[in-house]
Amino acid sequence: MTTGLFITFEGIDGAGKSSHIETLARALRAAGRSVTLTREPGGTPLAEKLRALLLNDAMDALTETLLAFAARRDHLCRVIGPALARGEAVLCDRFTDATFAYQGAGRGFDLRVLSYMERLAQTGIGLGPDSMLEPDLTLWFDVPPEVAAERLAAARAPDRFEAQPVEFFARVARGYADRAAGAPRRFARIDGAQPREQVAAQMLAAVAARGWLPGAAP
Ligand SMILES: Nc1ncnc2c1ncn2[C@@H]1O[C@H](COP(=O)(O)OP(=O)(O)O)[C@@H](O)[C@H]1O
Ligand SMILES: Cc1cn([C@H]2C[C@H](O)[C@@H](COP(=O)(O)OP(=O)(O)O)O2)c(=O)[nH]c1=O
Repeated sequence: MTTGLFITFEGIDGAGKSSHIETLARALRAAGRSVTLTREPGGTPLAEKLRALLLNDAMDALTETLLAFAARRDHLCRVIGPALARGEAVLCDRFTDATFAYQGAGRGFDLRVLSYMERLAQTGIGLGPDSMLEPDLTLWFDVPPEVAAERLAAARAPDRFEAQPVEFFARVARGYADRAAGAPRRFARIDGAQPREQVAAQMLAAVAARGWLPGAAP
């Protein structure tokens, strides 16, 4: 039985996820929680190797999907599941919603197959043989693709996904919106186009609203 808290950070590249994950980690630690900060693809030695392949090597959408789920399974078995069982808060920069958004909506991979693979990869991780582990909360940093592209152009050299045209990110953004509509209780939409301080405040308020942080409720 898991007793921890599993919070994922999602959004298109340049939405501001990585800029805010540390802020939430600090707030949760200040509230007395142990925190594991991690990311996908990655988070274990094996999954980090798969990440390097996924981000740099050309491949078809099925191969991308298989690598993403292989990395996820290792990460769940070795890091996320054990940390949740210890009662920690696990903050993960991207998770399965990214596979639905990038491989599904972005690259057109079959969403029903993704749902099957999601169940396969996330079952048997601390919750009993038939229960699928899902995030307790997904913080969705929603920004228009044009804003994200401008930020990235100013910030860093693009990887294979970040080099995609703005139309790709428009599809990915719609993919996130569809996932959010399908799981409205799990998702909290953060308006990532606001100035940083307001983005941080909205994020902390979403966590506080669930009773996991004191004093920051809206
Ligand atoms: N609210 C914001 N307003 C303006 N720029 C931002 C904001 N949040 C992040 N940035 C900048 O945008 C770029 C992408 O942010 P990052 O956190 O790396 O996004 P992600 O992890 O979602 O790809 C970085 O240069 C970061 O400093
Ligand atoms: C988790 C995941 C990420 N990705 C992509 C989205 C991102 O473009 C990339 C890596 O994500 P990210 O960690 O956000 O990159 P960065 O460190 O450059 O901010 O991998 C997928 O295509 N499928 C997935 O399942």
